[in-house]
Amino acid sequence: MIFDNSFYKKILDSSHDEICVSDRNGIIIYCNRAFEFNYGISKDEIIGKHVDYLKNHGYASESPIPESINKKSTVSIRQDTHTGKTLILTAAPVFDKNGNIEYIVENVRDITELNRIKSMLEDSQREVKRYKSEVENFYRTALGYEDNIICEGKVMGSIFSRARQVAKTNVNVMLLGESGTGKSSIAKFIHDSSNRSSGPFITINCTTIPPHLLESELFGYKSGAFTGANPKGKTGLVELADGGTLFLDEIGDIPLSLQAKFLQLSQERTFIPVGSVTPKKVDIRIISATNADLKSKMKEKLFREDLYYRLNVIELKMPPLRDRGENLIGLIKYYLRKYSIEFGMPEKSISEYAIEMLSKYDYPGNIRELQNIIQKLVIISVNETIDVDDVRAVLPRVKIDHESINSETIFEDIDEDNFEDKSLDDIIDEYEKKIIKKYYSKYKSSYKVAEKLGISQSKASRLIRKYLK
Ligand SMILES: Nc1ncnc2c1ncn2[C@@H]1O[C@H](COP(=O)(O)OP(=O)(O)OP(=O)(O)O)[C@@H](O)[C@H]1O
Repeated sequence: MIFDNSFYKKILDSSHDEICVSDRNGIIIYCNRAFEFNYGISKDEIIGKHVDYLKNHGYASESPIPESINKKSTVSIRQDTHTGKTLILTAAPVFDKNGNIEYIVENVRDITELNRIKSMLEDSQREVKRYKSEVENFYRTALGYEDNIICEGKVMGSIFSRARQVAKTNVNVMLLGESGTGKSSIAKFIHDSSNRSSGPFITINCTTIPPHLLESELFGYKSGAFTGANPKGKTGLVELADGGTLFLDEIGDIPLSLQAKFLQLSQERTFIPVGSVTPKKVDIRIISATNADLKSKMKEKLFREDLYYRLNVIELKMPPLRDRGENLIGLIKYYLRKYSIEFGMPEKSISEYAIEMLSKYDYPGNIRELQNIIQKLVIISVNETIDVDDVRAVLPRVKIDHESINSETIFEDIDEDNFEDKSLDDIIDEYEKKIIKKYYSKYKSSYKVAEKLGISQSKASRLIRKYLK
């Protein structure tokens, strides 16, 4: 095949990318049709002119050809044209046998469309981000996710909506509930949802401060109050809570000797530091919490009744985890996600049966114990989905009962009077068939039937084929 000039000309003119050739002085000696399209200028007008003509007459920004001539090397730049295009130009020198530049060949790619697609993609990514955050907000408020707090489910939903209401007021709140049910968390939630949220949130756990230091730690002391005291005096925790919330954890353990001081604090918002006679005023809301039975402590005269009623204006009972229904499922999923992220693992999912099994456990340590269990599950499970075997490894005594499948429902229509004519194998087959039929119609997969009956999956498949197919 002979390739003559018209062949090459046709090919070059059909190229979507522009091609432009200049001599060693930057004078344009060739350009293809795409050139005309990019700059809106005819070949006749440009050929014979210096490349800077385009820049000097406002057709385009800088050309890479002069720099390529100077450097004797390939130069690429981005160029904007008066027709609104964005181009990437690469100018490459062609040398003669003496190493002198003969021509500069410039090829030009129009990236206007690419830029448009890129900016569309960026717009869409921004949109997706916005929708994602809207969905997350919706998820939080509608489904009960409050930052790190899961209030999903009817029981917890109503407790948190009461807490939100209470937060708007300044009344004292008493939180009751077993250890690990989230009393501290809801106390912080009330503080954060109140107009005191920018003020301090001070927690005092009466059991962690030695009894002989309790009064001075809580109420502070005046200079020279006692031997060994700081000569400048000390500000107590109660005063540090000024403008915010004072959270008294384990309120049932406040010694009787200090209860009068707390009564004064809760009634008048005043207190007297150790060694002083002048009361100090503080602006605080008091939230208290206890796991103890304060009513029987009152009966035994270990807790002052007047203090109890001052602190317990609104009472919120945190139910144990075993009584929370859907909230437990929300917490399981939340902690799975949290620990998967924390341990740098892909997010694990959990099977329905594993959830069922976790729901059967009674969690004496409440959420703290659940956290511990989920951490173990995330670590030990080798599959993406946590299943009953994993739960069994962590909670060996918990079993899934077979709900409505029991011997009565399985065998109700077996006619035992007809057994006389049958062999033992036939009778066993008859029972086996009933069992397989019942389980298969409930669980619909050989895998689950095998799991429920504690047999291998191949045995379950064989029995299903034998009796049902
Ligand atoms: N609604 C919730 N959603 C998610 N995590 C929670 C929730 N409530 C509590 N937690 C978590 O459970 C753990 C125990 O909660 P918290 O310390 O508030 O319980 P508590 O009742 O104050 O316990 P204790 O009586 O032992 O002081 C904490 O790690 C907390 O973050």
